[in-house]
Amino acid sequence: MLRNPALKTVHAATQSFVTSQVRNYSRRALTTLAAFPDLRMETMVQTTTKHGMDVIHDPLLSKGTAFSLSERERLGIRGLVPPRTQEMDKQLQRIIRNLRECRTPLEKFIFMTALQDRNETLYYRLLIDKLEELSQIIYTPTVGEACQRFHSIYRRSRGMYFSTLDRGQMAAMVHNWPHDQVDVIVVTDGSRVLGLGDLGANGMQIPIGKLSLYVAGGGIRPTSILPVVLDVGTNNESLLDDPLYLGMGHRRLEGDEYYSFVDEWVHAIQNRYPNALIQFEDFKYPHAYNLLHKYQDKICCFNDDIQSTSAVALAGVLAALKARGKSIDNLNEERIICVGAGSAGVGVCEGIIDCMVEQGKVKSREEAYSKIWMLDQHGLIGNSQLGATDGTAPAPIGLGDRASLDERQLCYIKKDMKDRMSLEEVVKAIKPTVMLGLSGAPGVFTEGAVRAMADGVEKPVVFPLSNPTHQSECTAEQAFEWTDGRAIFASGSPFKDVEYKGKTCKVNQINNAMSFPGLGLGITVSRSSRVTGKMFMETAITIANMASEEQLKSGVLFPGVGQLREVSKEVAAKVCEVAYEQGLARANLTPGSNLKTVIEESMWNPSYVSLIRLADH
Ligand SMILES: O=C([O-])CC(=O)C(=O)O
Ligand SMILES: [Mg+2]
Repeated sequence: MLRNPALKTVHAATQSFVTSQVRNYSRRALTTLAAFPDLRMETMVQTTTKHGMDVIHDPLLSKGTAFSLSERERLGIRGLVPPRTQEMDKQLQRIIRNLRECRTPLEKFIFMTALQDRNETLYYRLLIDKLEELSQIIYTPTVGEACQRFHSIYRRSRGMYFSTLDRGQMAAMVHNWPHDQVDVIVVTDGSRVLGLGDLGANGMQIPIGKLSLYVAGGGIRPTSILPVVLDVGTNNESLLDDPLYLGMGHRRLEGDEYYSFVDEWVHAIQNRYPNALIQFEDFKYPHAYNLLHKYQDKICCFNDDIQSTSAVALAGVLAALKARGKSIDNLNEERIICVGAGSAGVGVCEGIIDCMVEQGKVKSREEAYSKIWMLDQHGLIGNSQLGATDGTAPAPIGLGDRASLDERQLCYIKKDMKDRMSLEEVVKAIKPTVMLGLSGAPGVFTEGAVRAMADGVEKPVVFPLSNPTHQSECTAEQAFEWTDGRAIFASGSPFKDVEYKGKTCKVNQINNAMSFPGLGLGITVSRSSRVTGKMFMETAITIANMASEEQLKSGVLFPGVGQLREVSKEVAAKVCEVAYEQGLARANLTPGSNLKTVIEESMWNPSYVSLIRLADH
């Protein structure tokens, strides 16, 4: 009788969980196990038809120096690795020592990528163990620099590229991906990478980084993720002029050509992976919205910058209300300024509006809009008939042409205020309680504006959310200095806590990373057919309620990235519940007491499993 925990879990859990667990532990593998008496029966096993160098060079199979002697025998690699078998803890010691010798964050990025390319198990073990530190390397902010330099630091391929050369071929091309099971796809067209603008095919590092967090923070299996770039060209002149650039050397497709390109890709992907969750990432405005609206009711997809950013920003605002000793149900009492009218800015504000409407303390959606003052790169979206203020409008921030505001942005128009008022003028006029930055315009939260805000409110909520660090609307030091240490502060990219007049002022990070791994986990476990607005709203409330009273008092709004796996479990459980409530779940799970256990058990955890070679056939 086999005493394999994989089998035990299989009997204990649900169908979807079973499917994911059994994937690598086929009946055949378990039967085969009997033929290898040296294997401890408690050990998980993985089968492969590969042997020799092919095993050593496959990052999903390789254990580096950790292959046991009998494994070396079985897999035909005896003599191909140094003689001493070293367990993972020794490997980690060596890796960490080498990592510490890297001088810059970009060197660390290259080092981590090389590790991922050699040995994914070790890569994810290290990432999980040092999530707070290393998420800043493989993700925001260093990933931004890695995108800018992608064509110069390129080493080895990862993910899939679909370019204008591939039109008409995508349905066949998707079969080049080596894995039959894909749970999560992150796709970008590189048109607005973080706050860095159009980086074309260089944007590939973003899907790779996001998916590393899906695995490390959300427990998705590394074999079940697919990073994708849709290379529809770039309008970035310096990339177009650079002979080392790796993407298509033409300008971006626009209009119908663009949308039919994306459509071909969506159909191709759906054909091979009908159940995969698709995350649209870093698409510029308004494409981001148009694609979301086109596909959100047809397939299982969402836009990270619009919806996940919105969920975490809403969580931050709600937690800030608690930190001020108020109830989270009184969002309507806030006066909110949002600088940035692109996909993230509009997305965040829509999430806040939805929440106000849901709380039922505003009479109408219009009333909710009246609580938010939105500025684009020219200043307040106000009434041009009252005249435009020339004043100190923020620097151009690439949010599109002011003249072409669409109805989504025009909902925020303030008919009783002059058009294009500067941030400081708006602050003085309306005395905001919350200031959100989603502009990609560094320094746009000026000293005058933040000081004026601090004059009118005891605990000003200052959230410069643009990424990476140098695109932030203000720094943490500035926010605390200009508010005399009273700000409730969160930024999109990490900043260190600030010592101000003998007090430690807490910095929070509001990054969509707190939301998407848990969402993906919840969608995968419930096998939900769609992603819904309610899932994001519940995610926001879940995250907003995670900090203790003590933490809130000290200015901590919710757990940091270091606790991402814990956050993801909570978010996933909520997303599962909503999927069942809304009749979208297809997994045979009963929501209730064991939901969290099922979620926890379904999370992949990097550890070496015994490899067994199956004969080719
Ligand atoms: O990637 C990040 O850090 C957050 C995000 O989606 C963005 O800024 O576009
Ligand atoms: Mg993004």
